[in-house]
Amino acid sequence: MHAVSMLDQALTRLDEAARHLNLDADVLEKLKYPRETTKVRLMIRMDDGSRKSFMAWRCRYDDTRGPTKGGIRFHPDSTIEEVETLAFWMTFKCAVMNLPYGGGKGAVQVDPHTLSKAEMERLSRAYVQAFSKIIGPDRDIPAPDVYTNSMIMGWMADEYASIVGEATPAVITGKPIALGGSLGREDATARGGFYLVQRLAKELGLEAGARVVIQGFGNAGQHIARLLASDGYKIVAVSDSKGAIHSPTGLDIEKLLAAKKQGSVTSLAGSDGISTLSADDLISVDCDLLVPAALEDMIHKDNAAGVKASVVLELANGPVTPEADEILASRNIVVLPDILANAGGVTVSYFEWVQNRQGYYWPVEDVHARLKSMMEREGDAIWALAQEKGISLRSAAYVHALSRLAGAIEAHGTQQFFTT
Ligand SMILES: NC(=O)c1ccc[n+]([C@@H]2O[C@H](COP(=O)([O-])OP(=O)(O)OC[C@H]3O[C@@H](n4cnc5c(N)ncnc54)[C@H](O)[C@@H]3O)[C@@H](O)[C@H]2O)c1
Repeated sequence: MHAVSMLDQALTRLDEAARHLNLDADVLEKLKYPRETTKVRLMIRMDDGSRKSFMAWRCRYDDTRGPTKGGIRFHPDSTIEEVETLAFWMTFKCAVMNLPYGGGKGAVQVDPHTLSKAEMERLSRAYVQAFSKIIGPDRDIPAPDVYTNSMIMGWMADEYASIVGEATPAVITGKPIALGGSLGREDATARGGFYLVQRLAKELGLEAGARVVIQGFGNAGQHIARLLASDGYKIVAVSDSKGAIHSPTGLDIEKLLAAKKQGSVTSLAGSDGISTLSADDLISVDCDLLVPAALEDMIHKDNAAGVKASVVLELANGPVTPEADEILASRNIVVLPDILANAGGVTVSYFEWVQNRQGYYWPVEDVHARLKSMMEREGDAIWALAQEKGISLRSAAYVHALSRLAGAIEAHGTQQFFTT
């Protein structure tokens, strides 16, 4: 017997959404499979003179609504299946936000902590050399993801420019500002989630001083901690890959950021009444808002019953398994789903691409204002749809996206050939 694959799990959400829409069967057939996934073994020279190879992928899941868009992850556990699942989610996320994009994703199977900076640069450039025919500003547009950042996007944009012989900043987003990056991209994922929480706070029953637990303290986790703390929320526990810490009276954001810069938030344990926790204990810390901001499948059937929060803000992609979703729903815990909650990142990536193509750059206030209005517009629509149909916010987000995707697929010419 085969275990249910990650992509199959993701596809259950497509099936669930399809039940609420009267769709042409061709639409589901098109969205059930990735359009293309390319696999390459990257070979780079290491600092000691040896050569080492790494598995790498790029998936273009669906491009009906525009060029495919999605980050590149550097992680030792990356697999083709993870890449395809993440690309599926990107397809729906871009449709949720009504961005003119399809969904894509890439990864290199590598532990970036074991590479020097020069080796990382060679690996990043090798990725672009291998996939230069697949990516392109009107074809497939990468961005940062787990363990990749603006410096890496800068190297990649530079490599692409030298391959095609001209500066092409719109080929990649999340670049350094000096190379055509957008102001406001750095904290966009967290900021989008923050605007959503602010907009729905009343409906969600979140009040000033609400207690927050954050899992993962990288780009998404650090910025959401800062934004929520500055809005009066109390961060009571956080974790990173080294472990978790807890303080019922609240953690100091500046100290957390400084500790993470030195290596790990766990170094704060033992001072100011801060204790350490295991990863699973973090999930069940008493709080109002739980923010998974690390990796997928972190809230699963064996720990979902322990969640104490009344609201879960999914900044990570796929942090709650479908089984855990049911457990949370049965306990009336509201989940703000990833394809909406963390869509701020790809939305500001879209702004970056627009600015690159215009050659005209916006002040950060414009970026924030446009992001806020788009998060509120789609958040309101999904909230209303969930109320109207009596379904979860996740199902509503999928229905919302699927109706846009179906409209585009049909407009491309999915006619009922044999029935008319
Ligand atoms: N950065 C973005 O713009 C963006 C956009 C959309 C979605 N996301 C999603 O958000 C999540 C985090 O991405 P990021 O960009 O912040 O990555 P990042 O690499 O900056 O940070 C990841 C963090 O997770 C921590 N971590 C790893 N394994 C962990 C574990 N087992 N328990 C607790 N913490 C763990 C790491 O220590 C690190 O602090 C991912 O699911 C990513 O796909 C990110």
